[in-house]
Amino acid sequence: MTKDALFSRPQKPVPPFEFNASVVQVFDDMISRSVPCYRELICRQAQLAAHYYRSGTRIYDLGCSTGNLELAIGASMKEGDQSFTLIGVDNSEPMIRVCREHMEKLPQGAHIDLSCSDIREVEMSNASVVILNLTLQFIPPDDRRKLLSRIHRALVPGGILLLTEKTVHAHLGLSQMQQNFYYRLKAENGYSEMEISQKREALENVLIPETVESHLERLTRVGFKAVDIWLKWFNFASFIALKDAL
Ligand SMILES: C[S@@+](CC[C@H](N)C(=O)[O-])C[C@H]1O[C@@H](n2cnc3c(N)ncnc32)[C@H](O)[C@@H]1O
Ligand SMILES: O=C(O)C(=O)C[C@]1(C(=O)O)C=C[C@@H](O)C=C1
Repeated sequence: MTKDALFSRPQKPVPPFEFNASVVQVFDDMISRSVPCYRELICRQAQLAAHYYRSGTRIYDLGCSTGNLELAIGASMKEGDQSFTLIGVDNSEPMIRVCREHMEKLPQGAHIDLSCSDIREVEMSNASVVILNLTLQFIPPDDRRKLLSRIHRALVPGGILLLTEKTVHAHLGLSQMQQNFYYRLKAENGYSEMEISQKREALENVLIPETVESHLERLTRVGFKAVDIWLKWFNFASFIALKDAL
């Protein structure tokens, strides 16, 4: 795994963050050192996907990156000896290229289709599981509701959306505390003050977090009948939303 040092040298100006070939090359190190509980997120969301998957339906992983969830879902399904159909979507061509390489490791019976497309345009239907793991935050806020409505429509009754996002708190003091603890985590994971500061600048207006309340309100508004926060760490939250709670 190539170590992420993309922001270790001064950049004037710091260019807007994008999932280009340089990021893809260090992505697995970057995300495991930058997202709290990342391995737990991958492991449990894969187990949740296996739990809610219905034979003859599809799983969509929107913003699949290098395929960490695909591999974990493959392993979770293997326990249940289920063959399954999963569609991984990402609009970064270098990401999809690496993801395709990683799919070689999947157990037999896994039917994985990868699509290099914008998740706002991809056709979805007959889904029992849709996953947005740290992806919606990169979609322009004005486009989020329409995307979530399409996801809700594509789900079969009893289907689920798994949504994980970086968040902000409505109370300024709490938001600043959460951010301070987040940057403490990054420092504990070996990032320098310069790397933390330059990454923050690069992500400005690229990663647009919302409050937990905004996510809950929008999930209900687009039709999800039952929503739970199954994991929360300061300024990161993971939701499970049920269509037609059974
Ligand atoms: C933080 S990464 C997601 C992490 C990944 N889900 C995982 O579990 O490791 C965000 C991903 O979303 C992709 N992405 C961002 N905007 C997108 C869009 N409009 N359409 C498709 N993919 C998008 C990026 O290329 C990137 O791979
Ligand atoms: O907010 C930050 O500083 C981050 O690094 C977060 C984040 C993310 O949540 O997606 C941003 C980009 C990378 O994908 C890895 C982590």
